[in-house]
Amino acid sequence: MSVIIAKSANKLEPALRAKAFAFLEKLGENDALPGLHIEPIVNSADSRVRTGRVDQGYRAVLFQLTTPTRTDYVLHGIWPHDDAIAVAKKVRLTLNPISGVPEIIESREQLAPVAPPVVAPTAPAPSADVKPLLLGYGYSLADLTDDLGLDSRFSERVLTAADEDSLLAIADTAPAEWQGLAVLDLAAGVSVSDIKEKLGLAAPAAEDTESDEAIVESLRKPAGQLTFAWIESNEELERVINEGDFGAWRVFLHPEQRRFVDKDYKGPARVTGGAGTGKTVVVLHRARALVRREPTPRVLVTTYTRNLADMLKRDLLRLDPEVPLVTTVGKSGVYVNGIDAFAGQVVRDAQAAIAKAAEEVLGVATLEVLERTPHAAWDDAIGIAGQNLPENLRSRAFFEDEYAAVVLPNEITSLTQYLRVRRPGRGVALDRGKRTAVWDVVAAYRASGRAHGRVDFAEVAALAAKHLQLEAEAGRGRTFDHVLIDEAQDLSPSHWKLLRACVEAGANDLFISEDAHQRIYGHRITLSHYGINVVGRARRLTLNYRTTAQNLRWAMSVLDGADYSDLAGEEEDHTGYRSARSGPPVQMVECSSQNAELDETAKAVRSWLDAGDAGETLAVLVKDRYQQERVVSGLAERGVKAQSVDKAGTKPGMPVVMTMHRSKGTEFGKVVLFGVRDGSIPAAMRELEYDESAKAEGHLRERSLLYVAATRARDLLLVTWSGKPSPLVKVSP
Ligand SMILES: Nc1ncnc2c1ncn2[C@@H]1O[C@H](COP(=O)(O)OP(=O)(O)OP(=O)(O)O)[C@@H](O)[C@H]1O
Repeated sequence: MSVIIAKSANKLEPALRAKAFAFLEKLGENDALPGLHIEPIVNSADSRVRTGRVDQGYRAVLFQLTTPTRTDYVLHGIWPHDDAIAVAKKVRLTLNPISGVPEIIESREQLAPVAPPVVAPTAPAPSADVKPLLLGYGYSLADLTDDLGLDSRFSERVLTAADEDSLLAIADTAPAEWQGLAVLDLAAGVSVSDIKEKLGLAAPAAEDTESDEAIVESLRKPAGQLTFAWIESNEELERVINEGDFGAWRVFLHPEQRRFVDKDYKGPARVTGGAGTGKTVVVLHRARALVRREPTPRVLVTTYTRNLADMLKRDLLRLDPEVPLVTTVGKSGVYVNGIDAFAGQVVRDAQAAIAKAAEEVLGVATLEVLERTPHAAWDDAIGIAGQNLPENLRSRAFFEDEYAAVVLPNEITSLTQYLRVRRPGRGVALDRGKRTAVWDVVAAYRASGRAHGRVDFAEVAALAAKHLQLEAEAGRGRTFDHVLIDEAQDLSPSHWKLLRACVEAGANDLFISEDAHQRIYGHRITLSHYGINVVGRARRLTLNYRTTAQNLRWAMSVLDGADYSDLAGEEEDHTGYRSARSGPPVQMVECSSQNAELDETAKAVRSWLDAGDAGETLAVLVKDRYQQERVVSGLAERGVKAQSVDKAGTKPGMPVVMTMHRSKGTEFGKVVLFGVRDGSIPAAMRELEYDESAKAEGHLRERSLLYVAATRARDLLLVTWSGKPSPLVKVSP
């Protein structure tokens, strides 16, 4: 006997949760157990309806599904006794005859009369010659009802919506979640056939639609699992009940997300999508699904920073506390680590064998690979050996980039090699003379590294990649069976070489999650240059689960007019993303001075705290560490105690102040973007002046940074600045 929980049932009062759990646990064992009182209702619209006794005052409303071999129950919800009886009389669990989606709907007679058209308060009244949105796109009622299977009264209302905001409000009243999502897709210009494909809609075999078997089957399909969760264990049941909507990502996946979870790919596969579309959720579900295969495989889950990796680890355990986590590279189970920490681990584990890799990558068979070179070492090397460099190349940023993008991935250890190497994608052209001058500095940098017994992070990644490649060539196998990468847009060439080397090329080898618009560290690179070919195995997620439509629109306007390309080298456009949630407009607050900006920020944060928001759900995001400290102390002076979050995680209790970089991968209820002024974002970036294309890329990263920061807000976004606003934001709509 299985219990299936409808999404509508996961919003239980905290006081009721323990009782609900006890009731459902028993029901899962045996529906005849005394005390459960599973009973049919006289004159109910659906003969499958049952009520069950949760406690003296509360009843569960369930649907009993009987197939030849078993009986299963769908929980619709729990209500006080009389309400539960009223609900039980009118609800029906049916299979939509056109879309094949299981739905719980109220029987026709009980439905409210057609509501008047909802028009957003800010929207201008539609003039007589402006057609409502979907009519304007050429859709008719029949397209919605007969082709997609949407409820007819709902469709009538949908066709009255004048603009996106009113459509969003109507979609929110959809009789079933999939219907609301389909309407949002229509409004975003997705065709009916594409919507069917995205949501996995397909008409059931005609004679079948009323049978319990057909409903059970539909509940197992991706479109069914969007709002119905098959509970596999009591632990899972407890989590679903206790976390309500917060835990929704763990059980109710969009069909577009679900298709990534269990699918077998012939080679590297990729999920792309804007901020908040659930890419990380997909990575976590897929990692869990892979590690549950027999025998337990070795799975690597990695991302750009250690902080992000810590969050992945935490959420993987939230998804499933039974997931076998390991801390040793190459052991069965899931190893979660930041990419540089992983590289460091490989290098440490290699012990004496690293000398061979070092000889090939650095030209010296050194074993001194455990200490890290400080960034300033490039400045020293330029000072010592850069006398022949043209002025524009006397730049640490140039050398860091050239070293990571050209020298290390090509395993260049001599001037002769460097004079010959191709440098595709590097903007700054170098003739023979310049290359020689550059190599003098690289050689000095390496000599200094050897003298101090240090290597830098880029070198560690290159060493680890080479070591694993040599091990594989020597027949000693690979360290992982499956590799999953989150925030992949930020990784460097050596990182990709490392990832390619740690898993055998083949089925389900690499799974890559990326959003080119969120590249805030790395450079544009093309995966195929590193032996990773994802052609035909990439798909985009488009529904934003995190942010309101208002915040999302604002965040996307930051990207307007900029060109991005993804890891497959394809142009990434930011159209077509949508949110199913509506909220207040983004607040733009111009201030006369930084003190006034601090006043406004303190005022806003205090009002949110006074309104009952938990401190840790509020964040002030700033450009740099200096400003971070300034804001923390400025808020404290104004009586608002905030926590400054850097390397360590966020603690419950106080509002958070962190840099926009650090905010990557996080989310908050309400967010202040502080100091969004001209000169700060985008920063002046003098260090990138060595080349126009480097500067353009740096500019793009600044845009992405603002986009990342803006998309951290679930419900409310407030943007402040003093002086001139950042040129990246539109101040008036
Ligand atoms: N199917 C789902 N049901 C409910 N909530 C979901 C679902 N998928 C994702 N979410 C929620 O949406 C938010 C964003 O998800 P996630 O972090 O996976 O997105 P992302 O695409 O990785 O975002 P970013 O690129 O900004 O880091 C999270 O709060 C997550 O719990």
